[in-house]
Amino acid sequence: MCGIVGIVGQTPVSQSLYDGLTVLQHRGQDAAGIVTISDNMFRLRKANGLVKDVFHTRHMLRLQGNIGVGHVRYPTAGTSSSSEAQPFYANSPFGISLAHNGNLTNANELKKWLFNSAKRHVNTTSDSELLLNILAHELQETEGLSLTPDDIFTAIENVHTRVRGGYATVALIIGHGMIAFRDPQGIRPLVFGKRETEAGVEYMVASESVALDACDFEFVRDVAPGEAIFFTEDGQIHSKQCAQNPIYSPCLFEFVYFARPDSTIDKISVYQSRIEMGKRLGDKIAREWDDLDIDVVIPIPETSCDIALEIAQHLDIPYRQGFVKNRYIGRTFIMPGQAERKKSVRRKLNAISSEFKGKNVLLVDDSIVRGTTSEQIIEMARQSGAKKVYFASAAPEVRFPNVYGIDMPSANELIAHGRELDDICQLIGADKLIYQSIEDLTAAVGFANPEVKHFEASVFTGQYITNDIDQGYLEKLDEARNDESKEQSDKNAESVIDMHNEG
Ligand SMILES: O=P(O)(O)OC[C@H]1O[C@H](OP(=O)(O)OP(=O)(O)O)[C@H](O)[C@@H]1O
Ligand SMILES: NC(=O)CC[C@H](N)C(=O)O
Ligand SMILES: [Mg+2]
Repeated sequence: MCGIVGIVGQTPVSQSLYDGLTVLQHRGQDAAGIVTISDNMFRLRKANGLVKDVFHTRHMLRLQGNIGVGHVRYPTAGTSSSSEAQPFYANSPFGISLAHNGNLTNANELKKWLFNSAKRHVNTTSDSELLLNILAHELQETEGLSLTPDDIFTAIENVHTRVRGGYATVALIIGHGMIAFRDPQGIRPLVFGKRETEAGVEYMVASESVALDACDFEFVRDVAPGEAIFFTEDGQIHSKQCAQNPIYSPCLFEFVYFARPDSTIDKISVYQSRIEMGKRLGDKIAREWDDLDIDVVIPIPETSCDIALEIAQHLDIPYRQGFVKNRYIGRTFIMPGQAERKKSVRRKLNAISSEFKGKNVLLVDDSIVRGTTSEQIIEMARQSGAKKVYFASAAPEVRFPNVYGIDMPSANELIAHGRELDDICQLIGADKLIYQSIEDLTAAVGFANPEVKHFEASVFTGQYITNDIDQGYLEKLDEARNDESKEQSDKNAESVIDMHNEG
């Protein structure tokens, strides 16, 4: 999951873009980038690393201009090379720079089509650079020397017909302004807000509303699935539904894990949805474990804390923070390789033995994906003297790969793939295990916005909303993106031509 931001301002924007990216850091820890426009030229800084490490004062001073976009990356396609950090740049038409959150499912076809039919070469393995070139091609097709809002909307209508998958996108066009658009299913989130300044009105687009809060922008609304919004440089705004059959289907996993609790996505508070997950899972535990002998409920920090507190209150059992999180270690699930993820759990979490000694503990996590966290945490609980270790997951069994912007390419690495409850319970070493049902999870998230009748939930159900994913596709994806292949393609990317980006 990546994070994107974009601002059309009346005053310099680099500091607000930086601040916005900092609060979206939880969506991508591998690379960060900002592009601004000043004197009709793009200014770029992008590199691998966290926001605070990528941008130094000298970079911020160079990122001049009142309009810009930014990105934090968690790779789901291509390599981890800095040449695939975002935003990307295309020189024609006009000069375009684009940042993308999501993952395209027809990237191979698009690459062939771009070369053979549009005569465009893309020099990286990034799907986002393909998206940029498809957009550039469609903008190039318009008549005349300038772009009208209608030209832009026609181009995006054509992008929607060519591209499949998840794509929340923000792009700058030199001499024109900024465009923001969301895939026709609205799989990945995108919001926009505005702020009145003495110099005039300014607009900001971001993956999550928390970025608007951090930069003092007032939330206006979500970008609708399939919709495109064009913000002109002088602060006018035009919008249009550009998809033929938009179907509101936001990703359920955003609410379970990815998004910050203080964000609102598609009119649903992430925090409220997690409270509701806790209520429903608490009910299920009370129903199914009638011989309940739990002494204490303990969350696995950080994402599950709100859920676990609600379960404890619901069951009327004490809640304790039995694990201390090292605040200097990032999220383990979005780290690039399994070896690093495994090492990080121990570096990140440590037990307070007194909370475990002689007790039957219920550990709560938002999800079990590869089982990296749960297995080690249960062992830690036992080493700290727990009598019995029960485990509850606020999401159902994650059994299928994700192809829309979460890097879970390989079914075999998912602990619940092809396994039933008892096997999983045994593998992670718990005494008892319980999962939330998909019905309860969907209701927990969906109750707040009846407009959303469907969620993208393929990791739980194996049903892919874009209707283009079959077993053959998943096998190829696995081959291309398992940990070993990723290591190899990262090596191959070392000599790829990069845009000039002085250190
Ligand atoms: O089964 P796994 O493959 O281990 O994946 C699931 C775990 O990973 C995530 O935590 P993460 O450490 O990434 O972030 P958090 O601090 O926000 O909980 C998630 O919250 C689970 O704890
Ligand atoms: N997590 C994301 O949104 C990734 C965006 C894009 N597919 C990349 O790998 O850079
Ligand atoms: Mg976690």
